[in-house]
Amino acid sequence: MATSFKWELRRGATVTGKWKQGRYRVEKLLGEGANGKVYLVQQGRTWYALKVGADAVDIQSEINVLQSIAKQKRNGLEPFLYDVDDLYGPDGKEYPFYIMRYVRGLTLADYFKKQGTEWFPLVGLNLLGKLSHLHEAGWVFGDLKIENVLVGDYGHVELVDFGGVTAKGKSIRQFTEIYDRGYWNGGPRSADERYDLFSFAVLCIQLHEPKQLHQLTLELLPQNRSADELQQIVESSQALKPIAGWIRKALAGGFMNAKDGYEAWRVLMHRRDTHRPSSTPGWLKGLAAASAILLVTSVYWLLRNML
Ligand SMILES: Nc1ncnc2c1ncn2[C@@H]1O[C@H](COP(=O)(O)OP(=O)(O)OP(=O)(O)O)[C@@H](O)[C@H]1O
Repeated sequence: MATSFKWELRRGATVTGKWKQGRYRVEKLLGEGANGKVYLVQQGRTWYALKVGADAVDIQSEINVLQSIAKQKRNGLEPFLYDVDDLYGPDGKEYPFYIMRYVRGLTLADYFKKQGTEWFPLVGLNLLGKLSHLHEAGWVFGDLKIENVLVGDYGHVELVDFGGVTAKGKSIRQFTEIYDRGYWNGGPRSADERYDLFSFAVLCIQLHEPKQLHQLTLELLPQNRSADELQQIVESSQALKPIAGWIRKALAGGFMNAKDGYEAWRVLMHRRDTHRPSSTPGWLKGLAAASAILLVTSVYWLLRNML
């Protein structure tokens, strides 16, 4: 997806905020989307991510969400937003930018390519945990998709791109068609927790059966799109078999929120761990290890947050 400005910030260039004079040294481009470009930058010895956008309204609404989240103390969400300002682009025009925590990690698809899909149960669980913090704080993520989930060491998960985050009860602000409940005639395009769980279910399908999902979007007329069509892919997939019931429930809006989905996923992990079938799909092989890693990761993050 292309951003509406063509220029790049060069490696080694210094960005100086127009109003607050914050100075950041550009290291490299991290990613690009419809709303802007994200760069890895350095201030002193700390790395940050800088997002610069062409559209002040889009960037400002992301900043508003991040600021509201930051004000809600003790919501389990780590601080994310550090600075907000304008910069002068190489074309001499002003562009809004903000500085956020740099998330060291790979997108979901790259992570599984590198580390193997046996990490899928743990990463899925951690992602549901992240969504659950957001839901408890009164927000729905909205634009959940593979590109917006970064995975770090030990399957630690971070959500990036808060452009779709919407207060519960409002209309979803930004979404991507194949993950959208409305696109599949599965319910309204409004911000309730079930919306994110629907997208999570599609994300599972997209990770394991991307070709089939793409084919479905080409074949079906808009009025024929349905959760049942998605479920058929799941039923015919060996890799998705162990979570077919979970996905069915998520697509049908059967989980109250991500916490509910998290608990069901955890039980599923445990059950699969103790009653593993003989023809084990690839990602199930890591379940025993995943349970142990989950424990180690929890202790690690607990200690990290305490220090
Ligand atoms: N805090 C961060 N740390 C590390 N990488 C990041 C961070 N934020 C974004 N990225 C990278 O930059 C990419 C683009 O960022 P982002 O999704 O925010 O842009 P966007 O213009 O809103 O995209 P979209 O078109 O999906 O809405 C992400 O997919 C991710 O790879």
